[in-house]
Amino acid sequence: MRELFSDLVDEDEDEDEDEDEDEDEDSQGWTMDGRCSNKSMSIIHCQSTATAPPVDVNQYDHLNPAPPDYSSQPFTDACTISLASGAGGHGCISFLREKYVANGPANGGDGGTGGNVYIQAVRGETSLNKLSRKGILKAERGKNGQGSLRGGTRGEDVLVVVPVGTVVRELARHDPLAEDEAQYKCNRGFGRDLEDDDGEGVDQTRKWRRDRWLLYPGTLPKSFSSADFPALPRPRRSNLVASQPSAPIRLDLDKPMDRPMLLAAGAMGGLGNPHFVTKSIGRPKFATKGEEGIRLKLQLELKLLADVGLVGLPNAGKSTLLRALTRSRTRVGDWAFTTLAPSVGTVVLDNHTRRPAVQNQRARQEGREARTHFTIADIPGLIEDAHLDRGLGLGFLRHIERAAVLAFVIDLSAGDAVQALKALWKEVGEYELLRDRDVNVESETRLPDANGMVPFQPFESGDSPEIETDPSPPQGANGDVFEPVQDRILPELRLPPISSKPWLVVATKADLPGTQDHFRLLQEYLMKVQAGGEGHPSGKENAWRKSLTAVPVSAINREGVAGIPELIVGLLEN
Ligand SMILES: Nc1nc2c(ncn2[C@@H]2O[C@H](COP(=O)(O)OP(=O)(O)OP(=O)(O)O)[C@@H](O)[C@H]2O)c(=O)[nH]1
Ligand SMILES: [Mg+2]
Repeated sequence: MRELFSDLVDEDEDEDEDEDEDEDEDSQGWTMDGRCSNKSMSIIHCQSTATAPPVDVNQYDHLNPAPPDYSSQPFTDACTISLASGAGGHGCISFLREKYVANGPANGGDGGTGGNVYIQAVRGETSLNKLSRKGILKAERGKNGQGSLRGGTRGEDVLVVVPVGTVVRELARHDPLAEDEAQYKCNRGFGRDLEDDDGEGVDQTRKWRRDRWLLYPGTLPKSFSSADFPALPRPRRSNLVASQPSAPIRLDLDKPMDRPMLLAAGAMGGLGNPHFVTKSIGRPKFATKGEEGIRLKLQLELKLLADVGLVGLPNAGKSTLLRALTRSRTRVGDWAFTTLAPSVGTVVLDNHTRRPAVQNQRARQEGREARTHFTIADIPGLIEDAHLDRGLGLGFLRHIERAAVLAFVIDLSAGDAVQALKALWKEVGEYELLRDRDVNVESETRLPDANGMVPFQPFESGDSPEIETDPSPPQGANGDVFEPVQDRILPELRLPPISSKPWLVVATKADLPGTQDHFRLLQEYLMKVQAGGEGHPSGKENAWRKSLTAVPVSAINREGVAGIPELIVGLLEN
């Protein structure tokens, strides 16, 4: 039904073959909304427009669509965001006052706790675009305490929703409480009497200490310098801190999470004036301010999680193949770099009958449930020397590095297919080199040397080398509800070598004349590689070469594609 609707619109836009969408829509009287979000509305519109041309429904082709037949959503697969947990509310200075009690006891409430920051990976989210536009996310501050011992309410939490497959790395952290705690330890209590000492350092400490206090409303600012404050209580942290991941945060959110995971707990509120009642000060006219929240700078990187990754040169026919195998609507065009953002399609094997169309012998023997679907990721095309940042570069290969199977899509009409396959493997190898270099930079250069020194890193000041080298799991997390996710802290992102993955070749455009020879040479080459007569195209010794297959297809005519799901399931399961 949906196809039919999009068909009606596509047909209409086909008429004047104008690539400029806006102009196209104006001249036809279509609205963007009508086309993209509410197809049925566009049909009503079509019927009511006298000048609308007649529509031939049969001309629409899912595999060879007209250029405007795509829905492009902004896609971001890496971004940096800043998060801040909520500050605590201030304590209250108040006294009981009622009939016959003119000067009652202190009854100021404590400040509320600040909001927490959580993260959750969910299905349905496909891009980090929204987060990258927000940039900064702050949890709400706790409310101030009030009279009659009423505590302030908690601040609102913030939930960072990310797509499944996001890798989170901490770049920088500012924890004001850590500084306070250090100072507390150093002074053995902020309020220790430092009056006897004289000198500038002491004055600075006192000044800093006084910033933490609130005085009774109406008190003149100069009273701050003359007021006699008691010992400032020990800096307090919320109990939730125990379930925070240890610093630096490194998470691999590769599964949908049924509940959010805490990233930064809100700060504690200040103490109301009843906390400071002593024998000598019966009616304290001061309370403490709430603590400051933690600020984090995180790097988010989305690595799509698909079972199969399509790798091919631009214009090879990857997107057409994805369309032929799935109901994907990725853009197809007769020019290089039609696809600019990765997309994932799902191949449904059971046709919703709960009886898998593709029977897997091994799964049946092992008593496992047969696979009902698998996913395929289509990424922008690679060109030769993409590792030198030609074309769109190698960055998009990160989306297929987690795929279990690689499908190399080779255009048989574009010349030597063997050469094309070797060129693709070369780029994949280069990507792997770059990736490993990155991992080494992260994991090795920060290890302290024999003298306990850590090499200087000018552009990554936020990373704490001391903490980076600590691979132990977070303390106090045992038995906590978030434990399963916390366990997935990334000590080092070590992925298996790409050449060890099972792979196959899909030779497309086999319907075009003169492609048979190219396919024959390709098949001969693969047979030689499998037999060990030729080196693996990746150049690696222990690369996968169990059963190398090349499938000739004409994706545009949906010919030869029927056997691909079975082949892929075989590679995925075995
Ligand atoms: N004759 C023929 N043409 C095909 C076949 N598959 C794809 N094409 C055409 O090849 C062109 C490129 O197809 P795409 O699917 O956009 O290629 P792509 O690999 O996704 O290209 P990029 O996204 O730019 O990397 C389109 O004009 C398709 O119609 C095929 O099997 N036979
Ligand atoms: Mg494409």
